[in-house]
Amino acid sequence: MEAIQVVCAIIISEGKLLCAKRSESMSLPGYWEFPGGKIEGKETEQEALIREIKEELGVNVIPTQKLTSSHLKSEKGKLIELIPYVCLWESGKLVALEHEEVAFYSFDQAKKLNWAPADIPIFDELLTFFSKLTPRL
Ligand SMILES: Nc1nc2c([nH]c(=O)n2[C@H]2C[C@H](O)[C@@H](COP(=O)(O)OP(=O)(O)OP(=O)(O)O)O2)c(=O)[nH]1
Repeated sequence: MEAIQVVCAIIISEGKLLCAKRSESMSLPGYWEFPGGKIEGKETEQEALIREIKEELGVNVIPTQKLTSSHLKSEKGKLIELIPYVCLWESGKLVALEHEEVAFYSFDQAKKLNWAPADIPIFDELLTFFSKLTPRL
């Protein structure tokens, strides 16, 4: 079975990570995730991510480094590949247009959130990478 491809954005500002809580009208309500969505038609991964982040957060981003994809089975039993990209913030003001809540959290705060299962390996990879970048004084 071919997996449905979902792209998601890792956005970091001043050492804090952008976290989004899925709303009651979405699948997986109440779980925290990296914002994004399904690739449509002939879009590239980057084009889909730019479109989704504009739709969901009102922000223009530039996808840069791709991280390791995570795989899951959706509630309807479909296979999903969740593809993360570290993104730069190009322009726009953050508004939660679809999520219940969108906020920047420190990695310590973000660790305590109830992440969607597929996001946990992505969060862990990010944490390992980020801790190497942060000097321990
Ligand atoms: N966007 C996103 N989806 C995730 C994450 N983690 C996770 O399990 N998912 C799942 C939830 C959904 O089953 C699927 C993505 O659906 P979505 O509802 O965000 O995508 P979309 O906006 O294109 O959806 P739609 O228009 O078809 O309803 O992937 C994540 O971090 N970001």
